[in-house]
Amino acid sequence: MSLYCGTACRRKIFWCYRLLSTYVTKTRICQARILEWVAVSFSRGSSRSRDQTRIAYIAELERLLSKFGQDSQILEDSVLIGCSEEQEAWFALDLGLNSSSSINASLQKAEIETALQGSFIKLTKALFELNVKDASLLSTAQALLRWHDAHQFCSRSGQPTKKNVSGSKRVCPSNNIIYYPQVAPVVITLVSDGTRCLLVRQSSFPKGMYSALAGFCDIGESLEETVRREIAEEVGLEVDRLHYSASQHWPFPNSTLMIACHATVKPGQTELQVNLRELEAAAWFSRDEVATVLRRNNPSNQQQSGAVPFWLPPKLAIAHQLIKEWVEKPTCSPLPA
Ligand SMILES: NC(=O)c1ccc[n+]([C@@H]2O[C@H](COP(=O)([O-])OP(=O)(O)OC[C@H]3O[C@@H](n4cnc5c(N)ncnc54)[C@H](O)[C@@H]3O)[C@@H](O)[C@H]2O)c1
Ligand SMILES: [Mg+2]
Repeated sequence: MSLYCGTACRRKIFWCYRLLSTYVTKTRICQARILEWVAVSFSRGSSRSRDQTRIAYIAELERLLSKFGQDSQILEDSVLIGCSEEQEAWFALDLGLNSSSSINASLQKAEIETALQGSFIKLTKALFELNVKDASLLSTAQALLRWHDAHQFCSRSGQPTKKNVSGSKRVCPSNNIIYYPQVAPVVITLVSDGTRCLLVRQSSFPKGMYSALAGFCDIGESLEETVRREIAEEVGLEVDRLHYSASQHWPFPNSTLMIACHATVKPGQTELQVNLRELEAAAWFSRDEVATVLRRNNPSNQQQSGAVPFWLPPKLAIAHQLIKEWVEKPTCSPLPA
């Protein structure tokens, strides 16, 4: 295949099920709740423990595709998402299993699941069950494949655009305009008044989950300005001090770069004016309350015990890291905003 000629890099390709669906397969060897993921390239002599969630790496994708009557030409749609420690490039491919109009419409999900002895699960679920490295690969795959899917045509000429080999850009052959994948910056801020932190709920969140306050950067804004505006807009507070914590790529709703910060408001200026068009609820929580929830942050446990009225985003989410940081290092020295 000319696309990959001479690169010897297409050793591991993992299959990505289209868009909002699934990227990971679950083996039937395991009980319903135990998560063991098909990892074809690791299956022999793998030292990985069996209770880990894994991406399905398919070493022999071409053979599998031909078994399902597919032309290996579809491999040209794959995109480069990373590299192993052994310098093998990893590509992701959208199998388009849900799309009747797709060129891959003849690929049957059930047949593939049987061949892989697993089942596809939702990406939103998979992301929180994978290890950090695999979750990051999936997140990249989801965002990049989705971007390619949405940028099939040139917005100037209306002509079809063409993906380059790695998938790092698309070009319009009629006018040579180059399109690069986009990332939208989002600030996520944990606001504190010195002793309590502010947690909020959007109606779209899973039931009972509270998180830090987030918002997209507007054109022309600095991060600091976005933090101040979002906090003022959503809960009516004025930021006194602000400092950066960390960042994370996040594939929902599209490709965002989450920039996490801690902000403090002046004691005595903590009255909330919750913007109910953006938030369902917002409230101050003590360090003890938050620490308790962090310790047993599993919604089903909480429902059973009935002891804890809310839960927090899972470990992989940067919101979780931000909240944990606040609980553990309450006195880290903030910089003026
Ligand atoms: N990883 C995490 O821990 C974590 C936690 C909370 C939120 N988030 C993410 O942060 C994102 C932003 O938070 P929010 O919803 O409160 O933002 P927000 O407060 O800016 O409100 C969202 C609204 O902003 C508008 N908007 C402006 N620019 C946009 C763009 N580029 N893309 C989409 N919508 C845009 C839309 O009308 C949208 O409905 C969410 O999509 C969510 O996925 C991640
Ligand atoms: Mg918001």
